[in-house]
Amino acid sequence: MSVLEEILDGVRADLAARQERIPLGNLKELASKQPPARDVTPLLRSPGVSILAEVKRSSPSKGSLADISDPAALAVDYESGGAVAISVLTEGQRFNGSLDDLRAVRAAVDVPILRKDFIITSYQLWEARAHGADVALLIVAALEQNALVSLIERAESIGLTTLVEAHTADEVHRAVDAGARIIGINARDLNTLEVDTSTFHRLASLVPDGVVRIAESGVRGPHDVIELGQDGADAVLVGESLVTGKEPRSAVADLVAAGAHPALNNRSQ
Ligand SMILES: O=P(O)(O)OC[C@@H](O)[C@@H](O)c1c[nH]c2ccccc12
Repeated sequence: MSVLEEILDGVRADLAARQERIPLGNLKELASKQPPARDVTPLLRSPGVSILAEVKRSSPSKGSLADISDPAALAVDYESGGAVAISVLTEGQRFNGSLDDLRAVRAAVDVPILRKDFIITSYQLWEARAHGADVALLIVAALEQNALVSLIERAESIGLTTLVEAHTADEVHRAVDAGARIIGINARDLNTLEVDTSTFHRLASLVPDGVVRIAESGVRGPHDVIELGQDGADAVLVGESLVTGKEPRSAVADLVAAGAHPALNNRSQ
């Protein structure tokens, strides 16, 4: 069984337990009490390379990365460092995240928040909105094409923006065919967990103009941000190097400064 399939087994088990406990109607009710979702798209389209910073405790490849006892405080640091949005991993078994983390971060920051999880049903989209997320991740490799299309439509009807993640040329084509407006190219293969930093360079040109391109995973510092920007990234999503590195606020600020580098100014937006 691939790592992705193993992760999805755990996700399904946790999801079934939550669905037993919390009826969909309760989530809809909670969602209706949230302020409207924030629109991340214009922020991602702004000049230069924007930084999405991730609250990430653990990963399946490395195990525990950081003991994040206060995810809200970390998110505030990210926001004050200039992150355009915050990604919160909510998967429990392999990433040690939770919807409580999402709720805590929502209460602490004003920027848009991405629910980073393995979303396979619309119930999870309602959970995302009920806990204050503005954006939901949809992973092409985890979904049949019909499911991908219907989850994009459902997310939009709930007011969520979707970030559709691809790792291969075929997955980029599927994302485009499904109508994705924001495509994340993940350098990590979720079947093997290996990171190939040439992935964005190879696949970015398959994303049509007008669709936002986000480079995900394996970004270690400012130099990578500039390189990915030169390859056409509108934004980068960074987790591990921020939670394991130096002080997060200034680490984000350094990435933000790189994203505003003059070498990236003549890129078409
Ligand atoms: O920690 P990194 O290498 O900076 O990567 C962040 C993010 O891209 C990664 O956490 C991620 C990308 N796609 C995912 C899908 C599910 C879980 C996690 C992810």
